[in-house]
Amino acid sequence: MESMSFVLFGATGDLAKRKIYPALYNLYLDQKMPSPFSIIGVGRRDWSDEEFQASVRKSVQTFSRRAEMEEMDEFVQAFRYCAVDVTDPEAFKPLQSLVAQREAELQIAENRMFYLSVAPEFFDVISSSIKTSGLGTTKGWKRLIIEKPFGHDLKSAQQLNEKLGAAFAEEEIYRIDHYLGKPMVQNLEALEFANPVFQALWNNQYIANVQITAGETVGVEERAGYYDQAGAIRDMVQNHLLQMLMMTAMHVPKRISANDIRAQKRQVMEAVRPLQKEEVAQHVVRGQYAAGEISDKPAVDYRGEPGVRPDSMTDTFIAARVWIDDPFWKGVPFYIRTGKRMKEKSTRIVIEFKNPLEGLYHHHQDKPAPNLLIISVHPNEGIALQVNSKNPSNSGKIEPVTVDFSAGTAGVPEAYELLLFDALRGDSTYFAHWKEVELSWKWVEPILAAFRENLVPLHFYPAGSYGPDAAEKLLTADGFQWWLDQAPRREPVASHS
Ligand SMILES: NC(=O)C1=CN([C@@H]2O[C@H](COP(=O)(O)OP(=O)(O)OC[C@H]3O[C@@H](n4cnc5c(N)ncnc54)[C@H](OP(=O)(O)O)[C@@H]3O)[C@@H](O)[C@H]2O)C=CC1
Ligand SMILES: O=C1O[C@H](COP(=O)(O)O)[C@@H](O)[C@H](O)[C@H]1O
Repeated sequence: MESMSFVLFGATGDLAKRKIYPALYNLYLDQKMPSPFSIIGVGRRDWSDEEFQASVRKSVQTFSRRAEMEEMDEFVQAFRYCAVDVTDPEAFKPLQSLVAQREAELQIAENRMFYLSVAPEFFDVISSSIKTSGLGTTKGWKRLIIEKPFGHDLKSAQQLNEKLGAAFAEEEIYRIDHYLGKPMVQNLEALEFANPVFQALWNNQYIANVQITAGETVGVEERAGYYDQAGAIRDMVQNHLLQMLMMTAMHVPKRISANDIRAQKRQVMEAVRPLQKEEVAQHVVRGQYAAGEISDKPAVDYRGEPGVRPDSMTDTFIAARVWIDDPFWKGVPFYIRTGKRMKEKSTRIVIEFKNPLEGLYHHHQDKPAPNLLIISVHPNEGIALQVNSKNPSNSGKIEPVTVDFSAGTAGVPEAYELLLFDALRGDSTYFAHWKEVELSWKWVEPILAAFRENLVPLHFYPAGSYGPDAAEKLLTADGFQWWLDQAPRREPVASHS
């Protein structure tokens, strides 16, 4: 890997501590970092290099998935700190000098990675000062990694993109959607394209419906200021759920390359049927958590959370029926669902297959259950296939059994590790392309309008439940049901780890 400088804006912040430094350290242990490399942390506070290095060390000790600390002294040597108020373009001069000085000291090529782990209102001032200060004028390459949220609606996303575009080309921008860094989401591509058996079935002839769920047990926590303005629709649906939908529904690319895979994802999003705001209520369920219980402990209602408006209409739960108008998916509903304060923390994709021979067993009491392919994304990672089989110890009754391929989580890299490694080597496959982001906002816009104008009822659901009943009805109206983690199952008939 080419040598480079890594300039981290927001180096004193929460995300840097919890995710970025542990990810860099784990990459370092795996010898996946460039050599030599220089990391320059940027924040407002007046830290020395030693204070910064001590903070990096502490973050890794606290949050790294691996306990080995022998290489820590060497690792932190690469870190330097520069106090910069990013709203002051003049303040970028010392930063520019420090980056150049470290490049000269370490004989690093002028390859520069800029990571914006700061609040979104700083994205455009930073990118513009990177340009005007000369930091972005290099003899090597430059790249920009940017955190979410990418805009608050279509217009603000477009405006932001235009501003970033003045300093960075699209292929230089790496928009993080951490769901794209989850190993099982990345695995969808292999599951669909490296398995002819699934590839043959991956269409409307065999698939009855697809269900994508990202349920959380946590509430709004300390983020009411942001969340009460965003809601689940902006926080989870516009980005993570639609990204999982694109990854699940994409068609075979010509090649496995960033351009081809992203082109396929874009095609899916282009084919997603737009909603008119008047019809949103037929396809989208909006919910908010009421008081309830999570793991036998009482949980307050959303409106009672610190910082939330007492009459807030913000959605903490969304379920939606999505149609993809292309020949492969015509007639197959994709159901997406996300919520806070739900019964279980579980992100999964369930593919329910059709059963054209169901009638064969009409004389049996035990009507066969549908075949399900269950892709568990988080916290369990694995693939399970539910099939029907006669149970010899139960008078030959036909019962669903699950063939379980659980990956286990030991040793599995974290999303940030995978994404940072890809960005370091210039692979943008699992970063959101601007077109995907823009198309997602376009699909979400009428939903935002319908919520604003109160055209969609707000259903309250008890904390610790699976969401409002209306979300069940969305599927029962089509003759389906949500498949829970506790789908009917007997003991696994095969497993590997
Ligand atoms: N935390 C998380 O889990 C997640 C965060 N994100 C996104 O990541 C980004 C960062 O979030 P997070 O780390 O939580 O935020 P924090 O509030 O914890 O940190 C903000 C950082 O920005 C710096 N900063 C603020 N103002 C300025 C300024 N004027 N000039 C220079 N630096 C400044 C702060 O420096 P100082 O403290 O020295 O003033 C600090 O390093 C946000 O876009 C957020 O939406 C996305 C997903 C998850
Ligand atoms: O981006 C976000 O994601 C988290 C959920 O992420 P996960 O990896 O734990 O599934 C969510 O809690 C947060 O509100 C949202 O901003």
